[in-house]
Amino acid sequence: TPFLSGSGGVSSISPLYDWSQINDIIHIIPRNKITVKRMIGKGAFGEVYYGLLADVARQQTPLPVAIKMLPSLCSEQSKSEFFVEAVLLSKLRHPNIVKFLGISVDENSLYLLLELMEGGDLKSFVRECRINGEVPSKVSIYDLLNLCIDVAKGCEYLEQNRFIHRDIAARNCLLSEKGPNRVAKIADFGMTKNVFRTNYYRKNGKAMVPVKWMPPEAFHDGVFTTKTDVWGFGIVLWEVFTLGRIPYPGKSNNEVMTFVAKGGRLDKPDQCSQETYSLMFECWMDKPEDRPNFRNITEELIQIQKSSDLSQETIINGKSSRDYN
Ligand SMILES: CN1CCN(c2ccc(C(=O)Nc3n[nH]c4c3C=[N+](C(=O)[C@H](O)c3ccccc3)C4)cc2)CC1
Repeated sequence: TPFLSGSGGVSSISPLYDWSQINDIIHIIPRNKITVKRMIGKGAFGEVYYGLLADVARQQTPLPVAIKMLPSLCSEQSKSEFFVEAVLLSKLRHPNIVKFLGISVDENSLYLLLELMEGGDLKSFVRECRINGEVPSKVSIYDLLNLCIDVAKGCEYLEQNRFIHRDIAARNCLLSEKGPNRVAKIADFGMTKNVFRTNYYRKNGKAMVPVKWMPPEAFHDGVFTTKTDVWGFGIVLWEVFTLGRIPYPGKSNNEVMTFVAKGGRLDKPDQCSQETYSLMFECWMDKPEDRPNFRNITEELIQIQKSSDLSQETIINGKSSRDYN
């Protein structure tokens, strides 16, 4: 396949597999089965299109899919990174992980086919939930907890499979829909981590890192374990309960590294309960071994959700209705 014939880069992988073998690992989809319809998302991660995939499991109706286009002029390095990630991703199967369907390659473009998530990313969704004055927002505390439980379950699966995401953040989670049956899923496994993305920071000339989502041992010593993702998940809890605020408001990445290394932490979001706050606080324990694992986190969130009947409560102006009467 000419696209991969570039010097170095991916061709350094292909001698390991003759392409028939890699087809067993990653589903290589013929380009003529794909119809690209329209762009649905655009960010530094590249462009994502809505498209249709024909002949899936001998179905008559084509399957709606998300198509992520890797620019053909991307570096050889990112091409080979992409393939390594694709091989890993194609092994992950979980209701809270965005399904990786396969790739499509031709002489000048590389398509990533992924499960279509029509609700957009989690951060944008919770920001849209802030009310603009008149009507109470459309989500309750119960709904917010549901979103966090979905993400925690996805992280628990990654933990069980010894997969470290390294970039757990609300911006990297997607929603199946915006409506009441929404399901949150983890996406964007670093395949297209792009240096131009705003939340990343070049630390003394090294790779770009999302400092505000990272524990001290990661941004100081470059140590990444599943407990790195636990810290990031604590930040996701804070992002969800502040309805999409940027962590450490007003602080630069450098200031955050100093602040956190000295024990500084994010404050409790207004309409977040004390027990939810102590859970996110535990995710930010200095020593990784003192942080909970994702099994504990999921169980704890489910308990919190059960402990008080929150379904009646709506969030008004970023506060729970309890704060109003
Ligand atoms: C009024 N609203 C405006 C926003 N709108 C959207 C905005 C964006 C999307 C979207 O990108 N959906 C995706 N489905 N599957 C994948 C997607 C992205 N993927 C990726 O892999 C992307 O890299 C990615 C990953 C995580 C987060 C964002 C982007 C895989 C859908 C609806 C709904 C209606």
